[in-house]
Amino acid sequence: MSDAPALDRAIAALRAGRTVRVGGLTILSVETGTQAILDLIDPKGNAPLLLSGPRAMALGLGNAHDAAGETAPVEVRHCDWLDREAARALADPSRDFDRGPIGPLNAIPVERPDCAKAALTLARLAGLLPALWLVEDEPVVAIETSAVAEAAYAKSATIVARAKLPIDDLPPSQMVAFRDPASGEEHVALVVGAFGGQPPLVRLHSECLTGDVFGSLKCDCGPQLKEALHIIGASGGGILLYLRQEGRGIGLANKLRAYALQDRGLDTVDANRRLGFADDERGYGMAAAMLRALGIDAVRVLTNNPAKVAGLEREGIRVVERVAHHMPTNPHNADYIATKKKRSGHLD
Ligand SMILES: Nc1nc2c(ncn2[C@@H]2O[C@H](COP(=O)(O)OP(=O)(O)OP(=O)(O)O)[C@@H](O)[C@H]2O)c(=O)[nH]1
Ligand SMILES: [Zn+2]
Repeated sequence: MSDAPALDRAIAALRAGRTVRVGGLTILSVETGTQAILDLIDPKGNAPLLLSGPRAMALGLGNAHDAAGETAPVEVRHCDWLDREAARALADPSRDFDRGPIGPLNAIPVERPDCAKAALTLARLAGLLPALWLVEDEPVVAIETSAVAEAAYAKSATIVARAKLPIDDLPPSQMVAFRDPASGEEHVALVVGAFGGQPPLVRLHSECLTGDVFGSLKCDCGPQLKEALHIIGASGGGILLYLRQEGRGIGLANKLRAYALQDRGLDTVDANRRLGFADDERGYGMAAAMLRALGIDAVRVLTNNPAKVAGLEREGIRVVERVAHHMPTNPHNADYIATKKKRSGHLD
């Protein structure tokens, strides 16, 4: 049974630079843990560092694979040249370009991979870099690994509120707010016009503050959102799920870190990996749960991303058709769109 308040408290503590116990590990974020708190809980400076598999790979630490061949977290043991500043540089890829290599490093496979993965997931849910000190301290908050794992990919949705929302050029619409009781996460759906009998046309849109609100040209999200609503409206009706999965699930600040790495020449996939994240950290359990809560079990999906189709089907929603959703490119996003096709399996 999950525990949403415990998760909220754990996220808040990690963000505030406090210690959190996840299963058998006590962690402190490298990003938010201050010198003062480290001096207090680790006076000799011996605490090892926990890095995610992708970050360990990016640093050239060879043992970041588990038996299944997936990247696995590693523990970097303290050594003379790994002081706190050096550890912060290991955690933060923005420093990769203006320092020489640190090492040799003594990186070992983690003893408790489940706890380590849950701890790193908690960092991601907190919008922080996936790099943690492993400390011995009386933690401020404790949370079970299963509660983190459950919350990471929300799967249940309760309708919280529903109201009419008049929108320019659209048939009468309603906005519906959902909450996942396990994580406390909130997402919304715009139910446009009327659809009866047939599986409705549905767009799963992942939040993109830069594109949706500010009209960034780096991606295609803003125009896609507008066009999706236009297509749904013109067809009589359908649903747009607005999923709060900013930055493919790594959060706004980490997405901006990925953008900064792209300013240095990395593509969108390598930027995510260099930060220590998977290429795409999204799940579609919540989207499926939102559709089910609306009484829908079959859909036509407006997308170029096969992972969305597979994600919905895995969660028990029948996808009767994929409708392509291409937008014209601009000079700023052409490489990004090409990378999604070349490296992330996006369809033409
Ligand atoms: N991490 C990261 N996220 C990005 C980047 N550019 C855009 N995003 C995020 O990527 C997501 C785009 O999602 P969607 O519009 O659902 O697009 P998609 O997965 O490409 O699939 P379709 O548009 O349905 O074909 C949003 O959450 C954006 O914030 C980037 O360079 N790095
Ligand atoms: Zn975008």
